Amino acid sequence: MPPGPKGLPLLGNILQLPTFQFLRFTEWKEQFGPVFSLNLAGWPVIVINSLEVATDLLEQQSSIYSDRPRFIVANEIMSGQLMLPLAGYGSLWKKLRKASHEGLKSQSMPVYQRSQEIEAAILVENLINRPELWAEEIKRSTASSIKAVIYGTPPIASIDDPVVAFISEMGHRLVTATMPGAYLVELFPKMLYLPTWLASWKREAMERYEESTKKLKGFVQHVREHAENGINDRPSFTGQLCIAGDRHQLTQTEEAWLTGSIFVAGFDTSSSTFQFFILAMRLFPGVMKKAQAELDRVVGRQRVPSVSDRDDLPYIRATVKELLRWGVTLPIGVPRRSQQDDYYNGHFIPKGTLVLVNTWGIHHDPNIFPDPHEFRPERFLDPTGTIDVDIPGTRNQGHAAFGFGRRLCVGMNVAVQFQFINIATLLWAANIEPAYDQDGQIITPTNSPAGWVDEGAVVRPAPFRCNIVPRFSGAEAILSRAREQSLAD
Ligand code: HEM
Repeated sequence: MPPGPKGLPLLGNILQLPTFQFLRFTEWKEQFGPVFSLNLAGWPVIVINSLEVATDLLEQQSSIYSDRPRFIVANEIMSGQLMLPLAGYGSLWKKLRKASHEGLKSQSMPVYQRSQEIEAAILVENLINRPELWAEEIKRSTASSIKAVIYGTPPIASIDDPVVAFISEMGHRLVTATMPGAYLVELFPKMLYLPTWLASWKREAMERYEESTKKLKGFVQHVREHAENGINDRPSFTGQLCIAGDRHQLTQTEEAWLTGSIFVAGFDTSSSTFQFFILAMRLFPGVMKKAQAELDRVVGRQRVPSVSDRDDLPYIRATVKELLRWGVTLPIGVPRRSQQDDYYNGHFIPKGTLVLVNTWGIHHDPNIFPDPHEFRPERFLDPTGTIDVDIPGTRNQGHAAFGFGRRLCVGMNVAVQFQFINIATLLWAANIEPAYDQDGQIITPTNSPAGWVDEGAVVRPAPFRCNIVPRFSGAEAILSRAREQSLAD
């Protein structure tokens, strides 16, 4: 196998991995090169640290590297193999992926534009009114926006909205179940055949599946009934699934889980990324000023920005790219598992190897992104101010935040449009300014791991105090007029 750090007998490298594994991986990259191997108590692992290796394996050899680890409890029992990001690579995954792609591809984005614009206006009004609650407000707004994209529902008032509470709880339960050591059966798969009266963990996981299926089916049924009764919901992913009818050949259970999968996959990633944006603006106020100059030039101060301004706002688009590079919410992406023996550059990669991509390390490689800790949208612009993303291995994105190959994030268009309109609306209306402590000293947040929160799959910046103040008189009135007008429409 590729070279790697020496571990202990039996345990291998397990005890050498800290909470933020990507930091250790980045150190090891210096020692062992762009792909190294680990041994986690007998389980072979390779860690990819370069765009070139990621492209060679995950894109060029995608028939070998598109599977996920098994996750017996989270995938096979708790979600009946229907949670798209966890699902094994096979015909069921292909069917679900195809149906999700139809509703989330770039040509479908105009469907969600109005919802995302209204949600952005409400978000910014709330941030101005309650800046001390910015982290919570971003969670509420993201949940509201994703829920609207999926089910076409009106804006939600609180994160305690029952659908959101259920979906977040389900997501956290599944992520917790994928953590190493969460269930013994992951180490001893034969335990799966124990009868439920002997294995309470199995009974509980099966009950969770039944309960989740019932709830998710209820959400889809609600959309279908509205459509049949002529009630005009906002256009949505589920609405389109209902229109497609039998074309995707999905059962009602598969349809229900597909909508839940997309909600779970989109919520924490998008909210954490936008939280990183607030941090970036506090640390790099020069970027905020340049973005605002572009907004003043293109949009003016008489109307709020729209998704339709996209082509004329290259600096904002470059800011979205830089945010996805700098604020890596999934620092080691979502793991893969190799499906057959393979050789790479003279090294053996056995079937069943766990494959991790150190996305954080790639995004902070100074050979690709000079001064990688700086937040600098200009790195994605040529001297004329036009977007330039000539970075091989990034599929013209300029970064690898959405992964690689056949398992590339299927929601990336929704994610980018969401970040774009939120950034444009917030910087159009307001400045993100420092808050002061009791001694009158500026509170300066940090972008070091000491200031991040680890939530299992995603990483977020820890909340810090800042002020969010209108940039010109009339901004708030225009925002609320835009919101009311859109809601009335
Ligand atoms: C900034 C926000 C987001 C980031 C950084 C992100 C990142 C990722 C990554 C790294 C993967 C795994 C890719 C791989 O294995 O190579 C993934 C998968 C996925 N994402 Fe996203 N994502 C984001 C937002 C969204 C949104 C908004 C949605 C839905 C609307 C979504 C839906 C999904 C789904 C369903 C998968 C599983 C795809 C599969 O396994 O086939 N994501 N995402």
